[in-house]
Amino acid sequence: MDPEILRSSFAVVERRAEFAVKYFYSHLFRHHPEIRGLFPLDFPGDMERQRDRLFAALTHVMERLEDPGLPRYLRELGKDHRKYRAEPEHYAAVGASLIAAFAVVAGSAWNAEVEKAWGEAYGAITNVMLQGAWEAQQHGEPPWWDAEVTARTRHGDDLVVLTVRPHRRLRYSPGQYVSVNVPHLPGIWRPYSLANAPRADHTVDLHISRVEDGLLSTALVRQTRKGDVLRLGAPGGELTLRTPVERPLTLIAAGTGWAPVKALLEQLDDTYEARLFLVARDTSYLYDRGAVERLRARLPRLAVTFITPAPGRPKAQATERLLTALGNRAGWTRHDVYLAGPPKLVEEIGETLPSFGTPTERIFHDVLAPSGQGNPRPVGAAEWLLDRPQPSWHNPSSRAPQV
Ligand SMILES: NC(=O)C1=CN([C@@H]2O[C@H](COP(=O)(O)OP(=O)(O)OC[C@H]3O[C@@H](n4cnc5c(N)ncnc54)[C@H](O)[C@@H]3O)[C@@H](O)[C@H]2O)C=CC1
Repeated sequence: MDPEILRSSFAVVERRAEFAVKYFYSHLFRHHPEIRGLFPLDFPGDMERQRDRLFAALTHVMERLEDPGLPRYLRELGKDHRKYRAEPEHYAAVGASLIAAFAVVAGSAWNAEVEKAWGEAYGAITNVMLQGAWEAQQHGEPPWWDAEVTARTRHGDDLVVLTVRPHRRLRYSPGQYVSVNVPHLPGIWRPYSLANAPRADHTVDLHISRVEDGLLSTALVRQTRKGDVLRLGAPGGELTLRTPVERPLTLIAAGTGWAPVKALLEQLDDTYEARLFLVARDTSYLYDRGAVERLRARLPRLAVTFITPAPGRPKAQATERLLTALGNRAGWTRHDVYLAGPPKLVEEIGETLPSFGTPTERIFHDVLAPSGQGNPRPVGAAEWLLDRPQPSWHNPSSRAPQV
């Protein structure tokens, strides 16, 4: 694999990503109409996202070509793709259409050498993905787990906590996530963190915040009832506890980023020294105060700080307040830091922590499988300026628990 050739040709293709992706899908469905069933074609809005997801995944791989963690990411991706019923021949068809699309879009930047580099790279990537899928099969893992909803607590109009019982035991480490689907929305999967350490009855909790116009989150929050059966993909992610008991840790959770942080805290024993910053857009969104109090009672060395914007101020002010609070704390060179929440917040805090003294290798957050969620990708810098994407805030009302 020649990273330089791959990156420079990908940079050319990326400038016309929108066209490349359209060409790719047209080529794929024309030559392999049988593959259509694997994509959410019944939901045009989601197909748009699917298009962007493909490019997000490719960009993710391009940025990590030399990263020793890449094979692990690809194995998990392959394992997770079993839920789409992706078979080796589908991978081959996708590869042929991808290269056909890149060749058209790259124009004069495409030649035999570039084509060879892409052919080899795609082969290597899919081999690792297929290996991940094969290993999961060897371990007897199903392509997905059916999971019955056993409890449901609604918090206001736009947030729900679902307890589900998978039909077979789900093996996961606290802090990991699964992708979730409801059977009446075929092909629509979204990642949600598991909000508890493993329990004896095998149930897991999911914290779901409704995204404005979000197909799956709206179905989960508004329609899902006790007794319904959801599908869960294979657990993944690396936001797992890696701090030895003698080292202190800081956990920062915003919004439903509380879910994986709660799972991590449930794992700690009472000798751990930990500080938790819980950020919400307003006090009514601090939806799990009882659980925080129980953890506080069990962990005598846990310090909790709740952060919300000042009354009447926009929700992003909570992030400013968080930064101030973090700046006022000491000991950053000793702490491991775990972050979960809206990607922009995770990015911003992750970039600021080193200036307080936290070494970057001690900052942990998940690289969630790129979802391509949110705004459509701008075609280029000029289009971005002319058609600036709207921030994707949710728009919920009150959060009083209602069962
Ligand atoms: N493992 C992880 O990292 C997990 C991440 N999440 C993500 O967390 C988010 C939760 O959404 P909600 O509960 O509705 O939270 P939210 O939208 O109410 O945000 C809570 C707080 O995060 C900050 N924030 C939100 N968006 C921001 C932005 N663009 N820039 C800077 N700060 C921002 C603000 O301080 C806000 O008060 C989702 O995006 C979800 O995908 C959820 C679960 C696990």
